[in-house]
Amino acid sequence: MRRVVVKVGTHVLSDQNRLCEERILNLVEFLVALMKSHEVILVSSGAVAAGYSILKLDKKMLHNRQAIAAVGQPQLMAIYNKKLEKFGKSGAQLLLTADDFDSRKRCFHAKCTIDTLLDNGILPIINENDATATEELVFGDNDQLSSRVAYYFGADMLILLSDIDGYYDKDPHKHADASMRKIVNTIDPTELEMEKSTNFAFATGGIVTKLKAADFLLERNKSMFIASGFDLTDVKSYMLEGIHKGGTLFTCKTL
Ligand SMILES: Nc1ncnc2c1ncn2[C@@H]1O[C@H](COP(=O)(O)OP(=O)(O)O)[C@@H](O)[C@H]1O
Ligand SMILES: N[C@@H](CCC(=O)OP(=O)(O)O)C(=O)O
Repeated sequence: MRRVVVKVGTHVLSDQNRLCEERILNLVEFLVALMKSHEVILVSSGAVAAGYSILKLDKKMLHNRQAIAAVGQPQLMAIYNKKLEKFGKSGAQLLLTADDFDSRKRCFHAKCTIDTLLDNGILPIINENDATATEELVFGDNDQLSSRVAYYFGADMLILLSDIDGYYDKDPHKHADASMRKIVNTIDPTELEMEKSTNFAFATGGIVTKLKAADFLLERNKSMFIASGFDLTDVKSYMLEGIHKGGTLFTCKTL
């Protein structure tokens, strides 16, 4: 079976400072359908958004953010497992940091854990270990973490489910005439220097971290697909029916 990593961002998972259970249920329903044809690994943000409804500290301070994430992570996992249970499935939590990928031994053990979980029909759910991710080591955004997960844990493709339905020639929230790029084969270095441009207070990524993730994967002959996480129609068409209607595919292969 082909292995695929699905990453979902904070904005998609939350609504007005709290997790949006309906959207998480739709996501889980899609993941369970995908698990019939693929080995699926989920990278999920949302710990800070979940924790903030319980612990309202100033999120700009690193230690506060870490504490909020520590409160929110078990809440996030509880919701995932509640939804997965409806489909007879279970999730497992892995919290990783950038330096886990620098250590061949730790990376090997994480991969073995994931292989065993997948062999047993469990959905691995990965987030950054915010409490130990110090300033020098932090990915800070799950876009780049998920590109490492895809590459080091043997996936062919990374799917980013975002608050935007694809990659445009300019920010579609600022330019009404922006048009979506359906297939991207190379990324120009200037594209990686755009302003951060995240569209949501709890999110840390933005379009540039998504492009950096794509750049990392394209250099290693892997693909990435960006589609909307609010409306799963495009990702379902592409992944479940093999039809590329909407969303942006980053691939080195010419189709
Ligand atoms: N060229 C672009 N194409 C698509 N989105 C862009 C572009 N430039 C800036 N953006 C912004 O990046 C946002 C996506 O990043 P972010 O809000 O961090 O998403 P997520 O929470 O899903 O990870 C979009 O909503 C959009 O406002
Ligand atoms: N580890 C953090 C991730 C924050 C983050 O990267 O958010 P996003 O840019 O929406 O993917 C959390 O769980 O809140």
